[in-house]
Amino acid sequence: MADNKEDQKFCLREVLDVFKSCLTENKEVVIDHYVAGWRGLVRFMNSLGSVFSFISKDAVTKIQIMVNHRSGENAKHYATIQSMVKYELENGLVDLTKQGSFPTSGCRTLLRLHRALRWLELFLERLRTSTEDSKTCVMCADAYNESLAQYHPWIIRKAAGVAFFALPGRPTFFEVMNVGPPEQVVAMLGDALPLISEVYQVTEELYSKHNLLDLP
Ligand SMILES: CCCCCCCCCCCCC/C=C/[C@@H](O)[C@H](COP(=O)(O)O)NC(=O)CCCCCCCCCCCCCCC
Repeated sequence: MADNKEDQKFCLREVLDVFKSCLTENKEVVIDHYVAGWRGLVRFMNSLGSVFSFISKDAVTKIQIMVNHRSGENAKHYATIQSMVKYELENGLVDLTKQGSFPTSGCRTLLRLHRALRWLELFLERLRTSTEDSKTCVMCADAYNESLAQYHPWIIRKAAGVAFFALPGRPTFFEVMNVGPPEQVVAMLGDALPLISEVYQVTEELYSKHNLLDLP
């Protein structure tokens, strides 16, 4: 039986707000909040239909890997992305050039979510500036092609392209977001985007500084 929480109508504003709480005063990214943000996004995606389940399955697997790090004996090192990078690099816990002993390293796993966050940023920006007759599937595909697609093999790109066609049109999509009338959706996106962007930028700079942007 589906648990009640899953049935509750939820508001995308609450999900995106979680990303607000990701950054500490010294601009460290709190992994618990980052993961909570993704969990909410996956719930939203699941509510759009089962055609997205191959995407949410992969996202859930990656979320679970991060949750496991956060509940394991080294949990404290996984408090922020910064502390995780330091800990895993200092202890040789990351496969840097080819896949090997650490397929579930935090650095590698988080990099996949980080790349997906760029897709989210681009997609939300397109939604924010869209007009009534804009097509969600085109906005989603454009955002994907500009970001995640370059990391995915042909077969995944193909499957993603098929899934995008199943996206509801803009009016229904906005309704499912449950934020209010379109003007409110646009305003909410305008508030949320700079924060999501900042989380992305901080992570990008950290990964770049440590040469981690191409982890296998
Ligand atoms: C609502 C529309 C949903 C469109 C989602 C667009 C993203 C498409 C991603 C397609 C990923 C397909 C699944 C497989 C991925 C993996 O191969 C690949 C590589 O992993 P590996 O290195 O371990 O092998 N994984 C990834 O790149 C991570 C993908 C994580 C995707 C998370 C997507 C969550 C989407 C949340 C949607 C929320 C929309 C809110 C908008 C208002």
